[in-house]
Amino acid sequence: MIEARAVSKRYGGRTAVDGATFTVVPGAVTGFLGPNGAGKSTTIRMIMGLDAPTSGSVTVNGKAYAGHAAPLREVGALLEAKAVHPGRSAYHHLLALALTTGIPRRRVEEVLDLVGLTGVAHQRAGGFSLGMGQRLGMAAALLGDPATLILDEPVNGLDPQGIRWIRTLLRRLAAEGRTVFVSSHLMSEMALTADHLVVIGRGRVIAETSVRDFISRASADVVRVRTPRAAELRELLTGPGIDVTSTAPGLLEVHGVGSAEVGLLACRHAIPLEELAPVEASLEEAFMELTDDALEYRVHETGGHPA
Ligand SMILES: Nc1ncnc2c1ncn2[C@@H]1O[C@H](COP(=O)(O)OP(=O)(O)OP(=O)(O)O)[C@@H](O)[C@H]1O
Repeated sequence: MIEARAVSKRYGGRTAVDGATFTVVPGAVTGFLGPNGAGKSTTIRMIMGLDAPTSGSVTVNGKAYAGHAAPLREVGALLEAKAVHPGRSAYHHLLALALTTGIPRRRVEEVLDLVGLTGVAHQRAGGFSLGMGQRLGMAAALLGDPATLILDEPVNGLDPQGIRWIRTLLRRLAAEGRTVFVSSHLMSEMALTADHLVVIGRGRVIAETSVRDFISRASADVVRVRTPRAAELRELLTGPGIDVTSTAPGLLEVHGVGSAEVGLLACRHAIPLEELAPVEASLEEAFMELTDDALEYRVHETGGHPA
């Protein structure tokens, strides 16, 4: 469990995190979303005790990170590119970490197996691909068998197979009852991986919700209808607060009324429907809508320069 209570971080005159309050619960994957410069990395650094809050507090499993007698056993982290000595093997990299933190040697073999690196454990880590490097980073994060995992942009630069591997692993770790907190810019990835979301913009928490609610809140009342009698249905749907548009022959987008009402109306008039579906905003759209005001730089679609 991670608890941030009115936590702020100022660097000189610049506020990176501004009174953020949120809770990350065990047994679920919580996505940490926000535009560039929103304060995600700063928040993660404060959770990990790498940066001290200017005010407020953040705890992991009830204590500040540094207050734990064996922090590696409480929190495993995968922060940006891992510093691994290129000449050292995966095995020796993990062994060095284990020996300096009182973790038994056999755990090294366990985590190598867990991340699928047993076969290359004695090869130089310097020759590892990005995906193998991420696996090694995950192995290091899991070394202390921690109840809480924090991952900063874990799928950055990975190929689809690597992305899928991380997604499956995170879901499994959450199913084991661990707290999994993962930052990402890839909204579509979060839609497939996360159960909950903490959304941050300009250092403030602007949403703390389930992925489901986040999407449905941003979804307008829009229904897509396909029918060979589109003109007739369109006529019948005319009414206050209802707006019907058509992007293709036989296809209507109805704004302002639910799919059940559209279905009943069509049924009453014996109009056959080939498709009737509420249009859901994607997580991407929901995110853009919520964080629109929170973007530090707005890029002109035509010019491509920061506004
Ligand atoms: N050490 C620092 N000194 C001064 N300003 C900083 C420092 N670290 C971060 N900032 C500023 O604080 C703000 C938040 O940065 P942070 O890196 O936490 O955002 P982020 O959400 O992780 O962004 P990104 O997704 O681009 O990594 C930014 O405006 C950044 O320039």
